[in-house]
Amino acid sequence: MSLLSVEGLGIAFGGLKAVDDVSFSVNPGEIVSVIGPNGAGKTTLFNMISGVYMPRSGRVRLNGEDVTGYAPHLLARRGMSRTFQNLQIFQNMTVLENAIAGFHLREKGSVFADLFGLPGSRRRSRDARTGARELLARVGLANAAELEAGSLSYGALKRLEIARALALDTKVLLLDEPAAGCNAVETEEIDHLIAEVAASGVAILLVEHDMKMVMRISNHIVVLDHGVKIAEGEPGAVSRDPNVIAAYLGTKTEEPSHAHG
Ligand SMILES: Nc1ncnc2c1ncn2[C@@H]1O[C@H](COP(=O)(O)OP(=O)(O)OP(=O)(O)O)[C@@H](O)[C@H]1O
Repeated sequence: MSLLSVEGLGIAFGGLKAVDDVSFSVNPGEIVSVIGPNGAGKTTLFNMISGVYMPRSGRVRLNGEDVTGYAPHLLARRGMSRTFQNLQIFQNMTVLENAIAGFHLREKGSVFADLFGLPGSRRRSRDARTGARELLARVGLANAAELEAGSLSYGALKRLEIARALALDTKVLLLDEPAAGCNAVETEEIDHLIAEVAASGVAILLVEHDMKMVMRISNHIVVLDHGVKIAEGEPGAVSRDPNVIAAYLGTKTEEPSHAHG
């Protein structure tokens, strides 16, 4: 069964159908990318899946369970988490503290227990610290644990954000432009990280403008234009699809095979 399944999802703003009857699914270990020209509805689709917007029609299923419109923290408890286009890192905290924050997001523990250092909370803190160190190693930041996050390169901050999203025992990871603002070397590091996370069995849904990256790492691509799914399939077939080429050429801003060199 698919881990994430989107069925006939739609929403309108005023009279504008921003996303209209879009369906697709993501399996464990699979990297699915959503692409499309500016204004195609990618962010809106992401926001409906991750509980930011309530869809007007359709369903979102997580491991078979209907989670349509569930708030982000309820989705996180069920194994779905996301990163944002703009970094959500605490710049003045250390790298380790940022990673630990990811663990606390999923806890049900009492704030009072934490304040008074009760045994349960001390154990949780210890577990979070150990888990956070493991995640930092996984994203290549083990040696940066004690540094202030603000001193990291942009690419390293992006990896830290992925580490924090993984702290939530994530089975489905939504990545909103993980390579935005990164140089070629940083993009390649993020490529490897995403591939490694997928190889561990996580289902990954990606929105990304860097077409070279999308073509390199995706197993499956969903193409939106004016809110409608106009094509889907493996990268080679999608990049040759006349409807996809026409959609990109129509906007004269991006092209599947050359965009954002
Ligand atoms: N909150 C909102 N209120 C009204 N209209 C909106 C809202 N959010 C998005 N839209 C409109 O919905 C359409 C889809 O926008 P969306 O941001 O999802 O596209 P996108 O594919 O993510 O674009 P980009 O590549 O530029 O980020 C656009 O026409 C946009 O103007």
